[in-house]
Amino acid sequence: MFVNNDVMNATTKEERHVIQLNDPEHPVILSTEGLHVYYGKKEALFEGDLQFASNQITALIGPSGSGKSTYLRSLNRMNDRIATVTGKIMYRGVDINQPDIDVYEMRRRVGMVFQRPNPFAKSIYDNIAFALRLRGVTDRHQLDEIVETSLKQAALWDQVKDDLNKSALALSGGQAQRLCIARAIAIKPDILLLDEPASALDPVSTGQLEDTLLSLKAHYTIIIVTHNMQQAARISEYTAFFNQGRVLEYDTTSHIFTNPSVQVTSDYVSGNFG
Ligand SMILES: Nc1ncnc2c1ncn2[C@@H]1O[C@H](COP(=O)(O)OP(=O)(O)OP(=O)(O)O)[C@@H](O)[C@H]1O
Repeated sequence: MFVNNDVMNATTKEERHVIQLNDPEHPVILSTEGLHVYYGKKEALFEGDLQFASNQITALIGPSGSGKSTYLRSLNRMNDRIATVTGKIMYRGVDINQPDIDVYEMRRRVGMVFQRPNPFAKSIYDNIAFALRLRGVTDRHQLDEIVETSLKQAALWDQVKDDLNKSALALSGGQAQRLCIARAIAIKPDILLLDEPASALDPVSTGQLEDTLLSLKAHYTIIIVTHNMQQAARISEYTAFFNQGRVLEYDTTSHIFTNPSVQVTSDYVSGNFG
């Protein structure tokens, strides 16, 4: 992993430590610059400059209310109606936080999977085909192919291939969450945002979901909010630690969990607060 330890906007190294990425194998695909998020007059996020490496997993960790979901939801403009988001969100060189951006098209490239699995009350097949049809894909063979590929990538195909016409509401929680991932990847995004996707799952389903994410990073850039420290350590290359509306530390996951530069990070990852 190639990183240089430049510190951006640091007051002292012990207070804030944010690396800049420089890995030619995994160039930066998304970054935020000067991002501020306000709910009414309340500023929920005020220091959130981060870069994300392509085809890598980045974990966002931090105590409850520190701004992780606020940050994640801003990345594909899910906060547009509830918050004011200022600053730049650069995706492949384009600021997608500009008013003239086609948000619908942008969300095709920057997809989101939510905390609770939320399959539609439709068949397993139609959960995936729905968004494709909306986007003009009507050829049955093409739909069949994309449904199969998406379910395979989400590691669900073997379990559901004979039940594609059954209701998605009959799936287990873990299966339903992987269906939601299949649904998100069917429209071929670049980036997958996941907000605590395993919080409603049992340990076995959580393990399966983590394996799925590890295999998906070959095709997608993954940014995941998690409260589970072990999960962040198991699956991510980079970790950002949020505290009180700021990113206090951003570094390789191994650095964050073995030798963090900021005392508050150290206290958090060792379970002293949060
Ligand atoms: N829709 C909203 N309206 C007003 N305030 C909000 C809203 N959503 C979040 N907040 C506030 O913004 C701050 C950051 O919340 P956020 O949900 O981003 O934190 P978080 O780190 O994701 O927390 P958690 O881990 O508990 O999900 C909190 O003070 C929260 O109360």
